[in-house]
Amino acid sequence: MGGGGREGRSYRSRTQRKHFKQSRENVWKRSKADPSAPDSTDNPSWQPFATQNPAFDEYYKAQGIVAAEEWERFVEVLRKALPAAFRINSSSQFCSDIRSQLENDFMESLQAEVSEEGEAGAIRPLPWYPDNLAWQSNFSRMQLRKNRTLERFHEFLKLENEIGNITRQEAVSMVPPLFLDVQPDHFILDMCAAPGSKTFQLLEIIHQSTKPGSLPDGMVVANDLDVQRCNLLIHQTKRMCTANLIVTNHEAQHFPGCRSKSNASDKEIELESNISQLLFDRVLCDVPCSGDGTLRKAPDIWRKWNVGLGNGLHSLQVQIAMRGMSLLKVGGRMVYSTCSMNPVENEAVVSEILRKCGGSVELVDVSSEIPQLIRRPGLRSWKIRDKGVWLASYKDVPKYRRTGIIPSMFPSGRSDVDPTDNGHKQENGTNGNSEDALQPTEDAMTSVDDLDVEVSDLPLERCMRLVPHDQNSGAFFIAVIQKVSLLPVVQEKSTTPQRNLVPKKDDEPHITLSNQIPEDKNGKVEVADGANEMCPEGTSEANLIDNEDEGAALESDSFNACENHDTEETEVPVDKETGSGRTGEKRKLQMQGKWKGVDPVVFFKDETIISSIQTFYGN
Ligand SMILES: C[S@@+](CC[C@H](N)C(=O)[O-])C[C@H]1O[C@@H](n2cnc3c(N)ncnc32)[C@H](O)[C@@H]1O
Repeated sequence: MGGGGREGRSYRSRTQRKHFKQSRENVWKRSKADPSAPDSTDNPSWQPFATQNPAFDEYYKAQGIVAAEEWERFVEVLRKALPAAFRINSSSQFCSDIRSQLENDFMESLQAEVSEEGEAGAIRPLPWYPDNLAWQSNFSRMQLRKNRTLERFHEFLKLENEIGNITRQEAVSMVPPLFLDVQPDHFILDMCAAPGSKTFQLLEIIHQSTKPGSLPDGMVVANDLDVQRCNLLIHQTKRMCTANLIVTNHEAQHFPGCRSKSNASDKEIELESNISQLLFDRVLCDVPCSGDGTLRKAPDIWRKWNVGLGNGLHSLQVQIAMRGMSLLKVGGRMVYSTCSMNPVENEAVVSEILRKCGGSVELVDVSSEIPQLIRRPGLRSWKIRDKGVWLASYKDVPKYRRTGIIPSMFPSGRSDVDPTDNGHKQENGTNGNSEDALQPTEDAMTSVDDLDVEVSDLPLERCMRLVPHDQNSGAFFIAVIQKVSLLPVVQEKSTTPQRNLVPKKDDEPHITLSNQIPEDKNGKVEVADGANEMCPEGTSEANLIDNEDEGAALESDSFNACENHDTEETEVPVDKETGSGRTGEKRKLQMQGKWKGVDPVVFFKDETIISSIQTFYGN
């Protein structure tokens, strides 16, 4: 047939391979000077991404997240485009058909068409994911989009993704839900859930063994602060056709206590007759982070990365994780995860949770779980960098920086400062706001090798860090924490907005979530300045959603309030009907902008609809 015969086919394959190889090299890094690069002529302002950042190198070399002899290999892989990965929906009725199409059709056909001699499979199942349900290709998302040889495979991915049979998701992002040990009857809180790839994974697990026509006993509450990202979350999860999901839009650190009118079960603490407080069997705490683990997917992070990103998020991460712990049932498991490699966002946060919770939580040793997954143990030692200075412990922090750099960032978590201490020697007697105060003195410019770094006495090696060159992936950090008893009780001083509270009768024992939150002696959870700067300058757009590819595409891991740069913001009066705001205040309405086509969240007003929902779910 056309072009037929063995010779014709092999010629075509060779040509395709050559074309493919060239475009493989081109898509990621094109030189402006290269006249053959299509974009350089079409768009003279086009610049290739810079894939290096001296501050990044200096910081991570000093932290020792990989051994010195591995450094070159580590950054070499970090500079390469991330191979596309996806998961088959384990609860889909077409799950086995899709898996066999991959195993029996695409594995061979793609190998023959585009792989170089001896090159590892064009697509292959991820060895650590159960039942061959997660796959990784040798192609980046860009290659999948642009390369005609891959068209049939790309169309397959797009279609199956759209109808919910597969989910396109970065491989390492699939890991945290696996360590949650979810059972179909579990109540799960996904605290920072958008755009929802892990929520979808959790829903799959609770639906997996449900018979057609029946609903699982479990439920997922998926929360996110950003309303636009909540829209994406809804768009993503509606592919699942589930009734066992509630999407909420709160600050996770202030996630309200949920009360239900039901017979209290072991999932709940009975408050009054018929009113119980819902606690969760599992909590996923995939917090906003600086996102440098997604560098391969979002190379613009190279340019934007700076040490302030991680330092500025530490406090918020602690607060979110602590709220998660307080909402977790005794005996329950919480996974804390980030797509950042930075110890201040990772080990330091986990350490602070362990310290604040005393003996009521345990860092679980999961080294024997998912043995095929290559991981590195968590660090027990790290240092903080601030304003160009390395700091080994809190006592080294100049007074003018003590609101931004806090004790919990250091391995010991101790403050150890003399209360009469007026500040560190490099303060130069100036006040912290002057420019001079920001210049480190020679004395303060201690070389990182001379630092007397603290070593944590917590078993932080039980945390895990996934690094790119171990299994050709992005980077991720994961810690599994078990709640073994109620958290230390402190004087009740609510840090949580209490809504729809049942009136407390004075003579009855009254348990609120807030009285389980360990607080400092002033009854406050510590907040470092900058923690609420949700979008520290240069925070990544790592999570730019690949709309072009997947409609309202769905794979994004790092926090990115900066995405809102692309959306229009209009000031509108508060909506009195929904009560979202106080009279006289103005509130910013995030317009759809580039999210056009993604279903907006709509508030029901029609009583008939509301009562039919109430009838379905019960009160
Ligand atoms: C790392 S992303 C979550 C990725 C998500 N778990 C997934 O797998 O698709 C972090 C999310 O946290 C949200 N976020 C940021 N600050 C938050 C807060 N204070 N409370 C709740 N969510 C927050 C961001 O909008 C972002 O969607």
